[in-house]
Amino acid sequence: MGLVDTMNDVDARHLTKGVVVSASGVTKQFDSGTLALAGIDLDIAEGDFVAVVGPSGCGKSTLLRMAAGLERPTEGTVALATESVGFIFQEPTLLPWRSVRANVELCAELARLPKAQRRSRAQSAIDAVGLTGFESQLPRTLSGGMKMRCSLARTLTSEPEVMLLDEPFGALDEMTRLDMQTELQRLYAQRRFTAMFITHSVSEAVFLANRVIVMSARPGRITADIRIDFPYPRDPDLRFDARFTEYVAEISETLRGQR
Ligand SMILES: Nc1ncnc2c1ncn2[C@@H]1O[C@H](COP(=O)(O)OP(=O)(O)OP(=O)(O)O)[C@@H](O)[C@H]1O
Repeated sequence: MGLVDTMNDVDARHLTKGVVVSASGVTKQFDSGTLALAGIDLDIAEGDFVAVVGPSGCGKSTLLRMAAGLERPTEGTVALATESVGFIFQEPTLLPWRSVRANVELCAELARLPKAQRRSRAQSAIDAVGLTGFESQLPRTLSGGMKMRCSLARTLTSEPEVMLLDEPFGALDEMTRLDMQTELQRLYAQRRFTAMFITHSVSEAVFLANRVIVMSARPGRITADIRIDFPYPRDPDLRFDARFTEYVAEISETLRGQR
């Protein structure tokens, strides 16, 4: 976390009011020579749910990792207006010897919250993700979807203002994935954190986000920025709505032109 703080707190003062994540003139070239990103300008406003889609290898994860402070841009700046950031990656990364409750309490424990507060925050996060009744179980006894719920609950206990999510549902089967999308947008509707969500799935992006960013093939540039005009909370049946299908078609069409 220290790295995130030192990298971002200097730049944060220059952020436009209401902007929580800001990438400005960002280029990333790795030491290997790979030019991953070129000329990225992206402002994410407070409370926005932004999904980023693009061809494989176009630099989506790199952009998110820069927002997380895990990579530095070669040129330009990436700034966050807050230190209250939660991360969710594709792997749930639970500690196998800890129960669901003990895993969920981990962030609060590291933040040295008093035990009673830890308990109550963990329980409310466990309830929020639908894991009530599974508190004492070990990760190996959970399904893939339940493990991801547990990981989500662990992040929610720190009540982050910004959530950075890198393909969190990519390893789940289709039905579980749809359930998790419904769950995540319900949590978003309740808590209104700011989200940056990387995905390969256009329909997942449209279902979750109020703004979808489309990137070109490497070096990644932003080629489209589309508002998704559906209120939250969103009903799972929204996926059968004609306008939903139109958004998916429009974005898929834009993506096809990028390869
Ligand atoms: N640490 C690194 N060192 C060298 N090259 C890297 C490094 N990390 C990523 N890359 C390269 O940068 C490019 C962008 O990678 P990145 O993982 O950001 O893409 P992505 O759009 O998230 O891909 P995918 O959709 O397949 O997950 C790729 O060509 C990748 O090989």
